[in-house]
Parts: sequence; structure tokens; C-alpha cells
Amino acid sequence: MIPVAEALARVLALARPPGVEEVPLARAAGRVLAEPVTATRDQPPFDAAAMDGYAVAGDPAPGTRFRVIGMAQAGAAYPGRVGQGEAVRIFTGAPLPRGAARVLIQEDMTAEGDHVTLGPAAEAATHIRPRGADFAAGHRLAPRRLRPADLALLAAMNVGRVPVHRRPVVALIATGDELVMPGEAPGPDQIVASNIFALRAMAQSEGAETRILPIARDRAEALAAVLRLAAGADVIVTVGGASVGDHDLVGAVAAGMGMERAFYKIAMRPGKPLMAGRLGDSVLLGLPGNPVSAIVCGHLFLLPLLRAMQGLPPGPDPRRAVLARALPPNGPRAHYMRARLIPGAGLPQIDPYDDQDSARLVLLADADALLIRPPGDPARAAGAEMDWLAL
Ligand SMILES: Nc1nc2c(c(=O)[nH]1)N[C@H]1C(S)=C(S)[C@@H](COP(=O)(O)OP(=O)(O)OC[C@H]3O[C@@H](n4cnc5c(N)ncnc54)[C@H](O)[C@@H]3O)O[C@H]1N2
Ligand code: MOO
Repeated sequence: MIPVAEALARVLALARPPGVEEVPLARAAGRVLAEPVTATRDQPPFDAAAMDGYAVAGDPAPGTRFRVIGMAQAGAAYPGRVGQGEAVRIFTGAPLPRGAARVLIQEDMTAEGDHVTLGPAAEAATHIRPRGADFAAGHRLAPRRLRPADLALLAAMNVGRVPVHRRPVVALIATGDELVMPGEAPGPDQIVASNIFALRAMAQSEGAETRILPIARDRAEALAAVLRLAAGADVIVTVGGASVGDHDLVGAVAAGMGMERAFYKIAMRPGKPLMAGRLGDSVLLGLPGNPVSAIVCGHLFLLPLLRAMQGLPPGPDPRRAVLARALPPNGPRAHYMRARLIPGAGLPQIDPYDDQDSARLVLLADADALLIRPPGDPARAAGAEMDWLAL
């Protein structure tokens, strides 16, 4: 059994970036930018009016009267120059006419015919957005997962095609004679395959493309056939058949197909029988079958692997909370305890469930967090500060 941190390091060492592709901006949401992108223009590209009103020269005193000599609107500049005693009717977003130093907002002006007069309590602001005030040519957006505002920024930078990391392809394989797919009719000795649906959603949330393969029955040839179907995936995730029972075939079958094993068994609860290695061009993650074990291993190993493959910090990043109740000493394996968070003024409180059975999906679905107890963690009093991971 190796420690969790070492297992994670070995999993990450298996990661190979799946490469870079260019996608249209309209399809770049949630993708990870692969290299810095540089603006080739200033925004705004000219000094622009920030309000509707009148563009004038100088810094006129209250009561000044102007002759309106023309109009500027967004998309159509006033071609001439504005001089003393003159004003150009202007609208938000319009280029500021030459000679203008301020935009007087229309609420401060009284209009009569082709003249306007500045009222007594004019606003001091110039209401001008200088050229390049948002960004100048050369502004760089650094690699990151693209959020909606990033897409608007790239659009404003006039970047129509975006270099992004290719989505890792994840093949998910449930193993076991006892399993049927949701919606099928389970026999009397059967249950419904569940955890692969959580793993699939988790992988998709990290930008992966996922394929759920047929359930592999508990015979070596059947498992080998499904593993062959997974060829070409960047990551193959098997669930179940990882432990020491007579029907736990994943390690032996994958080894027979040439898997180079990185490790088998980790000092972690749940998740002890985790294995990882390289099978052909794929990283193979062999997760334990218990629903909670598989999903917790997904948070701790699959998601960091997918993030690393896309050039992101792998995480997971623990946060701090205070224990809502006392805990006895922990054993030799790190324990990732399902827990509820109770928000408070400072750090939240964290309250682990009494029942930490790795088959309890109801509790996992109810939980907010995994409370982390390191191997050999001593007894803890209520109020102790602890690390946790978000679910
Ligand atoms: N003698 C020992 N027995 C077990 C050990 C051990 O060290 N010595 N480890 C236990 C631990 S810890 C775990 S975790 C499980 C993991 O076993 P496997 O990975 O071999 O998983 P299975 O035996 O195939 O299944 C365990 C459990 O989970 C159910 N299952 C499997 N796949 C799914 C799925 N896709 N969806 C929902 N449920 C699934 C399966 O029916 C079993 O109930 O081994 C312990 N035993
Ligand atoms: O440690 Mo196993 O992965 O829970 O029940």
C-alpha cells in the first residue's frame, strides 16, 4: 500500500497531453486555452463617449451656451472638429469628435432649436473612455479554462478561432456479473450499475469526452474484449474487480494485455484496491467497485489526471473547516470521510456521518465534502481545524 500523495504523483506521471486543436470561438466554452492569445487591436479602438449627450471642447462653466454642429453615433463618427462654443450631439459608444474634451450628459443640458445650454449642476466626469482603456493591442489572455466572460474578451480581441487542449477521451467500463444498466430488469441476484454515471458526469465536468462501454462480465475473455473496445481512449476507467476475490480479474487481464502497472493498493479508505498503469496508448485506472470508493477515487485521481492532461493545476485543493464533533484516532489508511458542511461566520463547521460504509450512495449524495484524516491522525476534539475536499 502506497500513500495517497505518492499514488497521485504516479497517476499524474502517466498523463500524456492529448494535443491541441483550434475550435471556433462559439465552441470554446469550458475548453482549456492551450497557449496565450494576444489582442491585435485596442479596445475601444478610439476615444469613445461613455454617455449620451454633447461632446464639447475645453471645460465649460455652468450656463455656457453651444451651437449644435452635427451628430456622432456608435458606428458613425462626426467627420469634423468641434471648437469653442460648439457641441456635437453624441451617443454612447460613438467616437469622440476631434477637439472634444468632455461629454456633457443630456440630463444636464437644456435644448432650444439648434442650441444647448449647460445647466448649473453639471457632473465633473468627462464621460470619455480613452482608446485602449479596456485593453491595448498586445494584451494577452493566459491559458485557463474558458469562462463566459473570457469568450466575450476573446471576441473583443477579434480572436475567431481558439487554440484549446483536445478533450481527453475517457472510456468507462463497469465489471461484474451482478450488474445491469439502469432501466433494465435486474435478476434476483443482480443490482444496477451506478457509479459509472457519477464518474462520467465528473469527467465531463472536467472537459472530457466519455464513452460508456458494455458491462464486462466476470470472465477473462469478456473483460479483455471490452478492454479492446476501449483502445484509443486517453483514459480507461474500470470499476470493480479490483480486489482479491476469485472474480476480481482486472489486474490479471490488463497485465495479460501488456499493462505496465504503476501501483496496486493504496493506504486510503475508501479506495484501497486502486490500481493504475499504462495499457497501450491509454492510462488505465482500475477503481474499486463499491460505489462510494469508485466516486471518491474519481475525485482524488481521475479528475486531477484529466486536469493535468489539459495543462491545468491538478489539485485537488483542500480547504479548512472546524470539526463539529470529536473523532477517535484514525487507522493506518488516510480516511476520506463523507461529511456535511455547516456554514458559519468564519470557517465552516464539518460534520462527518457516523456511517462511512463505502456502499452508502444515499449518504454520498447528501454529503457536501470529504473530511481528510491522514494515516495515524490522533483523536480530535470538536473545534479542531481539518482539511476537506468539496464534492
Ligand atoms: N478479502 C478482502 N475482501 C475485500 C477487500 C480486501 O482487501 N480483502 N477489499 C474490500 C474493499 S476495500 C473494496 S472497495 C472492495 C472492492 O472490490 P472490487 O473492486 O473487487 O469490486 P467488486 O468486488 O467488483 O464490487 C464491490 C461491490 O461494489 C458493487 N459494484 C461493483 N461495480 C459496481 C457498479 N458499476 N455500480 C454499482 N455497484 C457496483 C459490487 O456489486 C459489490 O457489491 O472489495 C472489498 N473486499
Ligand atoms: O476501502 Mo474499499 O475502497 O472502501 O470499501
